[in-house]
Amino acid sequence: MALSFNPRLVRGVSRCHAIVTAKMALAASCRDFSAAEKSTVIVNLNDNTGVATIQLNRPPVNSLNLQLLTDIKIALDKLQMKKDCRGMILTSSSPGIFCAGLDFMEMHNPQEGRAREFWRSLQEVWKMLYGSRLATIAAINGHSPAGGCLLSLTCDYRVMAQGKFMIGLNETLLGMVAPFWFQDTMTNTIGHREAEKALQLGLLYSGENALNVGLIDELVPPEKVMQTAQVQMQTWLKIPDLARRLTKEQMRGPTLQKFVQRQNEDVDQIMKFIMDSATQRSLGIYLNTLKHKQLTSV
Ligand SMILES: CCCCCCCC/C=C\C/C=C/C(=O)SCCNC(=O)CCNC(=O)[C@H](O)C(C)(C)COP(=O)(O)OP(=O)(O)OC[C@H]1O[C@@H](n2cnc3c(N)ncnc32)[C@H](O)[C@@H]1OP(=O)(O)O
Repeated sequence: MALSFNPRLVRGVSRCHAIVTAKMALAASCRDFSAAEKSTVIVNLNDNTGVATIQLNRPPVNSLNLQLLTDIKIALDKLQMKKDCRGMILTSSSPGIFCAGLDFMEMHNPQEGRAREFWRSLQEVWKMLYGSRLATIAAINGHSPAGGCLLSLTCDYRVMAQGKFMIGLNETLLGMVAPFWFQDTMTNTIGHREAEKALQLGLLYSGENALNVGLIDELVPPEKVMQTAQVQMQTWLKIPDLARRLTKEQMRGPTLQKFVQRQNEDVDQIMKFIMDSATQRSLGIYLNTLKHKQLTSV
């Protein structure tokens, strides 16, 4: 079968797979918790406030490859083990792009072993973030399609930058079906009716429309995104941790339990889907539309 390759994407492979060296500029009261010297995330913990920041740091678009997922998981593990860490703000080191979703290079003609590992890592990161004991806020400082939107939806609160940025689960536009746990996370946030439309049509929302449907909680000028997230975090941290955490567990528990029961089945289904030639054909077509910039928001 002839596959349609996007030359710009193919050119981007070496860059996408290159390990990005994080540059750490630490304030006096902040400690570096990055996963390793060469990491695709920058992690700081402020000892005074107990609030950590995880910055996705995989230019140009923070697409989620195996390494980025692994680094997020290691960072979260470390932070959650720190008793004095109570909150986490998830953002991007590249203003204009929060996260472009799953890395196409992990999906396009993958090796099955690597693809399984990749999908299990994504599942693990989702499970950790969705069930995190920390108060979590997404500071969405740019585009946030598909897997990027999913990451932000795992947080307790979302602040997004004003501008021409898009957010949503656009999987159907790629000829893909958002897995049930993507769908559940979306439905839990915006309700069943809106999620039905959003998911079937693969809607990418403008900031204003995302605010209207409740996909985000605040829309602010780009330079105010972090500050707004930090102020909002104080509200969440005024609540006694145990009460807030148990409430979160009760609210999210059923979704997490359903996920755990079907986690292995989900991997098998995804593998069947991604190794199928029709899927790869649709993906190739989508990669070409990406090249010609045909994505638009509602
Ligand atoms: C292996 C197991 C996995 C199987 C999965 C099975 C299916 C499961 C079903 C659904 C889950 C899927 C979830 C997803 O997240 S799929 C990814 C969806 N993402 C998108 O549709 C976003 C695509 N990107 C864009 O729309 C734009 O790039 C942008 C709006 C984010 C940013 O625009 P702009 O600033 O103009 O930048 P460019 O478009 O010029 O991009 C720069 C550079 O980056 C490359 N790139 C963009 N997105 C990705 C990506 N997701 N993965 C890899 N590379 C990406 C782009 O091609 C450019 O490269 P360059 O030309 O070489 O510079």
